[in-house]
Amino acid sequence: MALDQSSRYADLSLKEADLIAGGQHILCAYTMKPKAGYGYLEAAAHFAAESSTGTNVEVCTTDDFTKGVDALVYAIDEAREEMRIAYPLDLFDRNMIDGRMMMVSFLTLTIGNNQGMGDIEYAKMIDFWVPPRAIQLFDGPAKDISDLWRILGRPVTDGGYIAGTIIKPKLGLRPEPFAHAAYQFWLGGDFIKNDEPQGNQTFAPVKQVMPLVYDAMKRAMDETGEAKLFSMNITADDHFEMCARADFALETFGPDADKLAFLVDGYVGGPGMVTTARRQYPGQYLHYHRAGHGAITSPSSKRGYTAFVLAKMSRLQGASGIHVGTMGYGKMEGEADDKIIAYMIERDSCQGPIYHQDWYGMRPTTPIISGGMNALRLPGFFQNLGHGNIINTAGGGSYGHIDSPAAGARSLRQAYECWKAGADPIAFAKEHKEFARAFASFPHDADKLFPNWREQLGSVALEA
Ligand SMILES: O=C(COP(=O)(O)O)[C@H](O)[C@H](O)COP(=O)(O)O
Ligand SMILES: [Mg+2]
Repeated sequence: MALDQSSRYADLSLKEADLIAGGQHILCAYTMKPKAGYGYLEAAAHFAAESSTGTNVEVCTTDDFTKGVDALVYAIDEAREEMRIAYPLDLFDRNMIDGRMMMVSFLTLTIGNNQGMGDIEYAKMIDFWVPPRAIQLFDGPAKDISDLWRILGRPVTDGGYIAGTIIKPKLGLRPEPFAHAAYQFWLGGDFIKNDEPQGNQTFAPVKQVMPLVYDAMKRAMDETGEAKLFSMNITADDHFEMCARADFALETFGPDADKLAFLVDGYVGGPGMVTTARRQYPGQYLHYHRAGHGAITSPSSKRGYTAFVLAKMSRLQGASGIHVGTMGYGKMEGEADDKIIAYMIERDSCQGPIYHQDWYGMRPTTPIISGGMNALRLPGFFQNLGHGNIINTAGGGSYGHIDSPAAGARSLRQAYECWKAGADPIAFAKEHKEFARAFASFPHDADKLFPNWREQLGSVALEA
């Protein structure tokens, strides 16, 4: 039996509203289940101890000051397997160089050792709240979607849908075919990203690919009269390597370097990589790709934290945009309710699953919608979200269009226009060829979403 620390690390008389009004704590809500034989409050208190000032036994070196920075369990609901902990702000590590807060310290405390404790069956963070002072001390985004809208020549508020893609195949294109794939999409769309595993492979070195991509961008801009955007993957273990890639690309894009975003695999690369990119390149849009996050965020995982928590952290860290899934409309795990993830990162004040967060003017993080999307799935997606101020990257949905990647890109834009006009997709398709041809390109989706499309659209969809 472990030492019962609930008299020190729990205070169920504390009121959440008072903790929030006080502004001296970060609050975290978890689903938590103790191992068999351990009392709920006892296990929760040990969890709070291990996540702040304590350990499994009392130590003689503890003094009164120490006790002042204890994390405290302030609410438990054993039936729902839920507990809430208040962490004093002073617990969190601060930069030597500028006094700012850092995400690694937040994670080390709130989702650190407590993930492997012998008396905890599982624990997963489902929400957290940061006080105004912490909002002031995190970097937040330097650039946001309004900067992209401005480059695209659109209004800087409600500038609308950014039609994007991911170069496909995911890997295995040499420099010329890669740049050609980019050029083809840009003839109809706005935004292209490297797929997250693409970097400096021997068959497609950055120093050969990027000049060709910039050349493709210039040609597409000349041909369409529109600005184009490219999100380059700069992820690397070594931050100097990451910066070498970024610096090379900035130099390559020269006068159009504002049209270059930097993509980092923020989950596998970690907070250090995100913050290095944020601080080294405040002039660039920072694209947070979250590959690997499903290992802990999946609803089937009882540990770690949720996709909501990941996205909320990314705004504090300064991601300009982060993938938030497709809310059940694409190929990755997700459901309609996930729209709360998008709302939390784009609004200035928002109710999360547990806490209401105010952002005090911190720039928004764009929800990036990606994974199995195509023109047919978009109208329903927009309907559920309620707006179209997002970046969408559709790889298969663009390069899988039977006419061309440019037609795929146009079909995406048309899907947005269809939803915006409140039009019936079948009626709209009759007037919009690329959208109509999406039905023939993705017949499985078409059969599922619009069962009578063959009869209703006929040759408009079926003939090139
Ligand atoms: O390459 C793709 C999607 O390709 P495609 O458009 O061909 O399906 C992205 O990496 C996934 O969207 C990641 O998932 P998430 O966006 O949920 O993090
Ligand atoms: Mg990808």
